[in-house]
Amino acid sequence: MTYHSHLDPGMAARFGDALLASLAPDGGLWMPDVIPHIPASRMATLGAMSFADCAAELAAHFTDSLFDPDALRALCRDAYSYDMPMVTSAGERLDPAMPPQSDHFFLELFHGPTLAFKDFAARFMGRAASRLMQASGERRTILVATSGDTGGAIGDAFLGQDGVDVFILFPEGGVSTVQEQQLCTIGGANSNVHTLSVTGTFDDCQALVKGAFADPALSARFDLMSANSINVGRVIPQSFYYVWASLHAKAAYPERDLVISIPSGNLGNLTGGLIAQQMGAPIDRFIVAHNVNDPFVDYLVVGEYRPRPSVPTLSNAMDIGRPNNFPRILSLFDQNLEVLRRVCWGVSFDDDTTAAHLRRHYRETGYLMCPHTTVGHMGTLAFRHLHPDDATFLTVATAHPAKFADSLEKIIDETLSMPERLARAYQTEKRVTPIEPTLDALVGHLASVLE
Ligand SMILES: N[C@@H](CCOP(=O)(O)O)C(=O)O
Repeated sequence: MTYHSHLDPGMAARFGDALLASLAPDGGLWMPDVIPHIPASRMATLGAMSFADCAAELAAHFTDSLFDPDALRALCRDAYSYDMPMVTSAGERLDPAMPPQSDHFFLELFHGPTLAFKDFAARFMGRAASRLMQASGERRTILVATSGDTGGAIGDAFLGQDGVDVFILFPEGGVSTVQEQQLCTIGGANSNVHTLSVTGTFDDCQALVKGAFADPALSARFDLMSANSINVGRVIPQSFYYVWASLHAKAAYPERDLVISIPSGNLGNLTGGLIAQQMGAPIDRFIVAHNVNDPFVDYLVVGEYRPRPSVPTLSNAMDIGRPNNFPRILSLFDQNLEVLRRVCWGVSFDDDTTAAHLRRHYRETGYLMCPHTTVGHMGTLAFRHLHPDDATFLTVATAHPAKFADSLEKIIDETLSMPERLARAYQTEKRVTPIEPTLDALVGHLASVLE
């Protein structure tokens, strides 16, 4: 398996180089040359494995012979030591042997250490990058722009790792209070994780990171690596849970189509789902559910892509006006909008609708969703209304609701209890450096910490 730049198919790299370099030398996004197709018979055996072992088998297709099978299995078992349930609003768990009578499940991806789906990719990436760096003796400065969840997951995954410093850039006032507390308390005073609050939006943070990578001298000076989903090493592991979850859902309801609703922002999670589908995972359609920051929905509906400045919403992790993975999605579909439309259905919702649905669903069922999951769930309902055929729906539940306690408590008029992992963040003093959204400010800060 080799990778090429989405801007130049002739520019090639192996997985290890693509992961550690993050972007191609021409600034393009690394893409796998082919998406490996896994025959249905092999898929069936993957579905019978634990998620960790299934992930290791899938990872082998993308990582060439960099890791031997035992090493990959050990890596994935270590990374994925937590649960990934599919549950109904009543809390019944999908078990292919005894499926509950339901057509809708939440695919809860938030049971990892930082309580968001980003842990899945961050933990694979962290372990894979660490082995590669140990082998080559290289070091890296990781830059990660976050609108709430990625930064915490990456900080946690690389915490204490030799030869690595992580710089998390978040938009000041653009993440929830709990997320901010989490982002600013990773590790103790001498930790290798450094947090910067940027006076700007997430798009400004993302532009800063990309600006740093666009300067080869800067990249070389600090050995920069990106841990955002511009890095193919972040996107590939985001396909693993779609393969495993779809095999389980299909085993429970073999006669029904499978439709997955993904709350979306930077489109990395959708890209992971599309890769899974192209590998042969039994997924019929994706609902791509956005808040009002929805240039991808415009593209699906009108055929024109117009990135624009993001606006703040309740579902802050999706406040992205220029999604990073848009070119990857076009590339996966050979720029063919009609084919893309057959697979992806886009829809967006404003905050009032989101808050009202979150409250109503909680009162009626007792199941509390985070605002992002709520957007995904409304997407499921809207799609099902238009396509009342027999299907199983999975709504991706991206983050634990307690990460958004500040807004949720107002919406449901109740106090939420904090899971232990979040409560711990409140026992640690915040460490954060404010910076202006300029490359000079970022470079100045990197130099003051690293040189
Ligand atoms: N929604 C993300 C933004 C970063 O996007 P990614 O696709 O690079 O992970 C977040 O929560 O930080």
